Amino acid sequence: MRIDVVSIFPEYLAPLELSLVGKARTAGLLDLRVHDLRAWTDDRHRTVDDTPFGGGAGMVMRPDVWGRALDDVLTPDAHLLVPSPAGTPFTQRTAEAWATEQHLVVACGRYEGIDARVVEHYATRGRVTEVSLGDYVLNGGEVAALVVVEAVARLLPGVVGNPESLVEESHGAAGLLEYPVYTKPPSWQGHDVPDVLLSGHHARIARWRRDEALRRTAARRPDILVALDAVRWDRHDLEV
Ligand SMILES: COc1cc(COC(=O)c2cn[nH]c2)cc(-c2cccnc2)c1
Repeated sequence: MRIDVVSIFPEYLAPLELSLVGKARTAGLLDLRVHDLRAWTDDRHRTVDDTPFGGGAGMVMRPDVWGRALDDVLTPDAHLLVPSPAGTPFTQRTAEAWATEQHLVVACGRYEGIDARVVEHYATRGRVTEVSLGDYVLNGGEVAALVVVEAVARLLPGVVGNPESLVEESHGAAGLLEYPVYTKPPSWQGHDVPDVLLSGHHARIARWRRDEALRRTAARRPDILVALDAVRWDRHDLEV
């Protein structure tokens, strides 16, 4: 998979060189390219923004600069992603879908955003998704790009050591939150590991873990439970 990220702060994406994503890159599983949007400016001040039509505070990123950059970076099968507070929510399901793509291009907006005609134009030529990482406003799309790249890259076959660990995690296949995890020592600061986990009784352990996942999901994310109509659970299982 190839991922291109275009930003006026390319150094923001440097952490992707490290650890997991770094490993995926050296293993040849991920071709990650970071670009400075200013490389496509046409003036000596390397201007990427201008005042908003209709007035209002702040500045808007110019369509012409983005157009030259995306014309160079996009390929016919690329999926253009624009992190934005106005985007559709990014979930584990989104990450799974995007992990099967050949080419992702992430356009990192700054200021008040990117001229709307950029999304409009490239939507006539390929897939474009304005994606939200959460209901808050960041100063730019770079932090969101880091999240999307990590969430997708870790799903690429061969990137995570033990693929099994991808199945049980939060928002995993069952869609529930992850159960609590423990390691040595068996007692710490007066807190003991639940006995069932020391029992070696795998069926009981599996049951306890599912109950804990259900309990946590009901307590913290009832919205997920409502959505998971496929989950067959009895209320008495959850003395919530
Ligand atoms: C592309 O247009 C954008 C992008 C971003 C950066 O992304 C996020 O903030 C984000 C992504 N998921 N959740 C939040 C921010 C603005 C923006 C800034 C100030 C006022 N209004 C809008 C605009």
